[in-house]
Amino acid sequence: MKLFYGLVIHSKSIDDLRFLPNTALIVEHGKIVYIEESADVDKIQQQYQISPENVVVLKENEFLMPGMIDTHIHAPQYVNAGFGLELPLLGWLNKYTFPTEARFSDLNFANEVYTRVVANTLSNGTTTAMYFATIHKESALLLGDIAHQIGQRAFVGKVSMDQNSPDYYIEEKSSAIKEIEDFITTLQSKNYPNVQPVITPRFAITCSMELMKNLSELASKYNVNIQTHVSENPAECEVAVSLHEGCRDYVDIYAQANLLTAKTILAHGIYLSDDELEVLHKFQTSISHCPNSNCSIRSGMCDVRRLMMKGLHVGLGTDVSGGFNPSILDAMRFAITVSNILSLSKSEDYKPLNFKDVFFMSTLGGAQALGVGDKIGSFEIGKDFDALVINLSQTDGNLELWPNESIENRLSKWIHLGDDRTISRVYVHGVEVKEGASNILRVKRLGSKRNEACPEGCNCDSNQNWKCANLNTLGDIWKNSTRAVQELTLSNVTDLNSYSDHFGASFESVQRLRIQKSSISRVSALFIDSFPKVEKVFLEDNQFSCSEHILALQTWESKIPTQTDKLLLCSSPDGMAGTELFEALKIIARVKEECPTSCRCWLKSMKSQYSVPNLFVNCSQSNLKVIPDSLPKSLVIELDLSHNQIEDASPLFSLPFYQNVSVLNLAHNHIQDINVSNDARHKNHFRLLNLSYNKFTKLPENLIVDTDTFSYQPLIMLRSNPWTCDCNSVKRFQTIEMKQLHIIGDFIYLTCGGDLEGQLISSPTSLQRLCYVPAVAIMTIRCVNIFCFIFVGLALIKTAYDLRSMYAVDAHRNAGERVEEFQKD
Ligand SMILES: O=c1[nH]c(=O)c2nc[nH]c2[nH]1
Repeated sequence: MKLFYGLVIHSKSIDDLRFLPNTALIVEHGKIVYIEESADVDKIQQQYQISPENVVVLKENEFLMPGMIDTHIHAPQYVNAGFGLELPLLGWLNKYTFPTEARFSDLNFANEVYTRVVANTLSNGTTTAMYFATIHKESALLLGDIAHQIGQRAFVGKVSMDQNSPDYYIEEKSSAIKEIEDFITTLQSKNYPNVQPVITPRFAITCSMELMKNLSELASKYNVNIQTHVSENPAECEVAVSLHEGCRDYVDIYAQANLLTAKTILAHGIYLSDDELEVLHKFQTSISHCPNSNCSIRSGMCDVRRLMMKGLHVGLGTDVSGGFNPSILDAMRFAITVSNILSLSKSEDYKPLNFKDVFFMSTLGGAQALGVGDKIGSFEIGKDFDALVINLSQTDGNLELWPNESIENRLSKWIHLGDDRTISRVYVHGVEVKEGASNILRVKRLGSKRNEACPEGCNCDSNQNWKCANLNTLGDIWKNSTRAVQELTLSNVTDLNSYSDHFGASFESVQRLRIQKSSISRVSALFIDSFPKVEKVFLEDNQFSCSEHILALQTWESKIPTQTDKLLLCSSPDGMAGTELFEALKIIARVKEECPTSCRCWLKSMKSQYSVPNLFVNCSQSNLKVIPDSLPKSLVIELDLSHNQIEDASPLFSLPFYQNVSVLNLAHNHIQDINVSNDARHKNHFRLLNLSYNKFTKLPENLIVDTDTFSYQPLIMLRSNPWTCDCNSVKRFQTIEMKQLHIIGDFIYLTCGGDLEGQLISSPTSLQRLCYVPAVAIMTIRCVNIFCFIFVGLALIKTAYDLRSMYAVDAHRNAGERVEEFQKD
């Protein structure tokens, strides 16, 4: 509850302006619940138990008045306010207005402009604005969001226009209706208490009859207001009527389109005939009078008195940027001036508008014109509290007070000389929305208030789609989120762990999450848990590392679209690159389950040489005393059991799991022997078996067999075992080395144990020393070798000599024959 006390000024009707001194007014939940003139404030405060911080006692030169209502303003044209006024309406639209409005497809631009226009008009006392946006649905919705966030009451119109507009700024006939219906339903679904959608055919020149008829149907379907332009400029009137065959006049066009309702407001209406006024009166359609615009682009002067006399509701509009000033105070002054000028050519009993009339028009008159006269515009119990505190003693402007001035004169002074600096407080629906008297300060504050909701680095549209790039933290999103963000797009993320400061925070509203143009390699369970209600997740174009760390992603499997062109692929490890992520995840999950305790398992590639995935199982340095009795199934396995205390490795050849092991490292264990039955030996498919650094003294039976009979002969490493070196065993090693070249990969490093410790088994002298060979036999072999060498040498020399002789005889004979021929000649 809030209690206001002091001078209250408001209109009950056009000719009933009330000045209520010492009035107490109580507001609860945004509505006026109590109002009493000449009240005892202390008593009321006590009676209603209102705490002192909720009591606003107005100072001597302050008064409370209803918030002002701008019944016609083009939010996007705020950019153009104050220039381009040399052309009349139709030329002005083409040269300045359409090109500017076309820019509002850019939401960043729209965000900037709309934030300023809402903040600035609010600062100027416009608590309610009837906005034209542009044809762009998204930015029109954004205008609604901004008005809601900053706190202005707003009617927001997405403009509809499907003909006689430039190519770059026109709607497709086919989609124009769908777009506006989407706009209405989306804005209504946001349930903003003070922001409403409005049907907004631009004007009869740019709208086909079919479009206008469809729009009127939507207006009644969704029970929304309608706004458009009428009879603003003579050339415009002529073109409009000529375009719509069978229509008597401008108003008849809208009548035939069923656009005239009690919730319709038409801007301008300068050239309306009496017949047209009759029709408007019949439909209770209102007029927005925009005198600044009418003067600035020289459209004409509207006789507001006449319209009022015909029973029409007339509100005031700034019509930015045909009108150059966004302040309703300015519209009030222009209205008085235009009316004064018109009165010059009227009879003496013509009553031009005075400050009281325009005060009414800017408050209750505007509310009535918008069809909300029962809700706002004056201070009545049950109405929403939209109000301004006016401070006449602020000394910065042209308004000066003198002693003993009447309240009436002071109000007149304010209307003629006041500006936003005199508007010290602004309330909409009971909420104070203006902070401080300085316009610039306030715009900055309100602007930043609104921008806070969209964190730096993000782009937020009206559908609560937030696109954020290069964020270091999710903190800003969390802090600023209106808890309404629907779609969150994060780009250029290198590591999701950098967001860990907000893991655990719950982004409950996010329904669609995109992480794109990023290089994330994993997504942790904590990050996933932060989006409990997400329905769709898009993660393509990242660099997933397909290892156990990525298993958490399985939670999102059903939420990730499965189009083939958008499949998620693994980027690493090398062997996994290009593999479909979820296919890999299934196997990684199974492997995790089946991995032996005290070992770590990871997929090396999805295809081994046997076309099944290749798994690395690392059980090294795990204090194992026996080999694991189970391994992941249906995979080709590389198993590292090195650096353990295994003594018995025989189960290797009896347990079925080891048949899939292709590489087995048993180095640095305590194994003395392995029992390999011939049969089992054939079943195992080792490619590499490392038995080095163990306690072998003799080569296990059946470990190495003849290659002729067995095709899977593993490469075996046997160094650093205490091999018993006797003639037979060394001979066996040397025979294996001769017959099955390099089957023992480290043959040249094999050394003997025992007495001959350190002796190389590969050296021929060891064989010589261990196996006795008689000296005669050695001598004989040497002699035979020498003899053979000499014999072959002599044979070669003889052959060479014979060949040479043969060539010499031939040469001699040929020379003799040539001498004989010569002599004959
Ligand atoms: O003052 C006006 N401003 C506009 O943007 C417009 N469009 C049609 N008619 C119009 N009149």
